[in-house]
Amino acid sequence: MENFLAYFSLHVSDHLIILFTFCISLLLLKHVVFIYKRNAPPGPWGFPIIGHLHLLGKKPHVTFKRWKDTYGNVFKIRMGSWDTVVINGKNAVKDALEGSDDTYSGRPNFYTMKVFKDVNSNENALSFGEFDSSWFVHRKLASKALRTFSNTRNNSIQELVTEEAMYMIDALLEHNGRPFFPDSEISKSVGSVIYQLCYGRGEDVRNDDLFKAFLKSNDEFIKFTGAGNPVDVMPWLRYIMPWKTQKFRQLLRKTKQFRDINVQKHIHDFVSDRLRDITDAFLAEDLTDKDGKSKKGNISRNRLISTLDDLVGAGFSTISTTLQWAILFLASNPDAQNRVQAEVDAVVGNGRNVKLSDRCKMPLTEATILEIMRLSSIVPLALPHYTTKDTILNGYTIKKDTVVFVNLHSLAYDTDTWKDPDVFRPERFLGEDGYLDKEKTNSFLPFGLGRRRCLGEYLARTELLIFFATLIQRCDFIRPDGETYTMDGVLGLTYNPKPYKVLVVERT
Ligand code: HEM
Repeated sequence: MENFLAYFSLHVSDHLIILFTFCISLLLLKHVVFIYKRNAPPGPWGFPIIGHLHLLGKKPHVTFKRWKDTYGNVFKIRMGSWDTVVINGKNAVKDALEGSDDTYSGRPNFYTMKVFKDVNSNENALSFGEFDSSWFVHRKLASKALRTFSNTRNNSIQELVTEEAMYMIDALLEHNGRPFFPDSEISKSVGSVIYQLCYGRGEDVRNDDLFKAFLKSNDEFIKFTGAGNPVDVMPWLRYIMPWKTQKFRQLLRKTKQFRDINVQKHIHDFVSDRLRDITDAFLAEDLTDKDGKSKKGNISRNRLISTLDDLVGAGFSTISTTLQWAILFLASNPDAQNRVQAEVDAVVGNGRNVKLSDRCKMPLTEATILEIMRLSSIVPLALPHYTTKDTILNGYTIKKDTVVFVNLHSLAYDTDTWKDPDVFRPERFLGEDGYLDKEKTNSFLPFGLGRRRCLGEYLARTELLIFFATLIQRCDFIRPDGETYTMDGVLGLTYNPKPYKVLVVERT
């Protein structure tokens, strides 16, 4: 009897194992057939609920570049609750973003965007807002206002950036040969440029309480938002970590209050034929018809005014971070620093300020800025895109409503294009004739591509040229004895260098 029972229990467990294996195989098969049917891109195995979040690490762009070697340029993952596709490499990125049908022009409706909308009287934001017909009007008006105040026709942008570069240099030299991390000196000048473009030129902006509050709230925002809010990818977390959204809401309200004070001042002394800044340009837009109905594609004044936050948010930390990297690369590469200084000395000398018209005579200076942008790759995954319809990319079907990460870092570090992508070598951007090699400059896309490409590219290139060339015209950047540098950064809102110390010495 005992033997029989032993035999039977073995028999039962065998059956259970067989049944279990059968069920798992069925599930796997179903999964494989499902993927096959959908012709979805390949991708690594993930967990339920969190998907692949636990595998991304602190630098998802680097992880994605590694996964590209296994799964190809287009692969799929799951970011918590969101189906996601990652696109790597120049060809796949261009195929996706250069198309004229706006398949990839959406932005995911992440939870923090809902909070943003809530705080802004239910209005859509420019950078993260929904993609619809009114978005086109929004982008067009924002672009027009930015262009009006950052074009070079009346030289005012050149003067403004030069003035701020001089302030920056004075502040850097105040350290009197003691090593320091130059982040706050850079932030103050870069912040002052975008602040004055948005809210008006002032004799004494730096001592203005509103400007000081602006710098502080910006700093707080950048520190809090860091590399993102987990609630965006797992919205149910807001019930478990309510403070994550509460704090975000508080910061947005503070930014809005501060913006409202500035806008009210503008409304008070607005003169339509004397526009002083971007706020005035927005106020001047005639958005309603005589019945009070919205005339231009459902754009309200509130919505247009909220663009000020987009411009400040996007135009501040990007330029500051690039200049922090620039100083780090110059101090790490004294020979390259000498070469680019020699070019600026030859073209500009030290008797006058750098002008935008010098650009075409300073190819090595441009190449050095490009090399800094390539290596620092400060917005490595662009902003998240979102598919507006089903589509096919690299032979795979990508469904509507998929989050899309465009891995710009994979272009900047592509070994086929650059051979030695980790090496700092500005001359790689120059052709045999000594001028910029167009093919090389188009081989990485620091400002993105297509409909959602950076709105501030022109302003960014202008600021970077004048800040950078003025800095090297007036100063030497030296690595202090015993200081070791790492080119490894930290991903926050942008990809930032780790704090480092540098000696800044006035050139004689
Ligand atoms: C070195 C400087 C900068 C870099 C590397 C940079 C890069 C980028 C990138 C990669 C995107 C996302 C593109 C995409 O989603 O495909 C973006 C978007 C954007 N940038 Fe910039 N940016 C810089 C400076 C600026 C400046 C100075 C401004 C304006 C003052 C600005 C305004 C914007 C706006 C408004 C968007 C959102 C565009 C949209 O969604 O339609 N950026 N930028």
